Amino acid sequence: MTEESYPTLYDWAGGTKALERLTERFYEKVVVDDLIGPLFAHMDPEHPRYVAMWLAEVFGGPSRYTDERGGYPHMLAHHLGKAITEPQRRRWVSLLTDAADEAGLPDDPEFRAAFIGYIEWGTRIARANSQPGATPPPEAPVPHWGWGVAPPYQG
Ligand code: HEM
Repeated sequence: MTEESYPTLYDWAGGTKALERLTERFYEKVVVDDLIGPLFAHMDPEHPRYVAMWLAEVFGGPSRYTDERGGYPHMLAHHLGKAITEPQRRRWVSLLTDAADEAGLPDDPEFRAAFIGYIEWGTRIARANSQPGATPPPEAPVPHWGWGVAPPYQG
């Protein structure tokens, strides 16, 4: 089987409904967190839904973040100047992992490896782009994440 014939990570995750469950649970945790809560003090109430749209697009679902929300440049703009620290990045990853469990995202090794691979990559880029004086590319495609070296097990 080739990568193209596997289900997308988006479908495997359970689609938009599952990703919205994930981000709702995640930001409930984020806003009361001592380390990263303050960064989100003025968060748009729709923020969880927007991040779910972004994740959907990255994981092979509909391109709604690009079509309706301004794509990569818009997402980048939200991180510029935030000076995210490594402990804050790590907390973001940790709370998202807890939220994935609580929202009932698939917990098979292959899905979670691909999911966390993107999250590790994306958060490191967000941290780098958020530093004072950072000059990230102003335009870039939304990444499309796949299964990598461990394809889905469909026994
Ligand atoms: C894979 C990693 C990440 C993804 C996919 C992501 C995604 C996004 C997206 C799509 C937005 C814009 C939402 C909109 O359209 O309004 C956003 C905003 C934001 N992100 Fe991230 N982000 C990531 C990592 C992080 C990290 C590590 C932090 C800090 C610890 C962070 C802090 C923020 C903040 C503070 C905003 C603005 C929220 C507001 O005031 O509305 N992000 N993020």
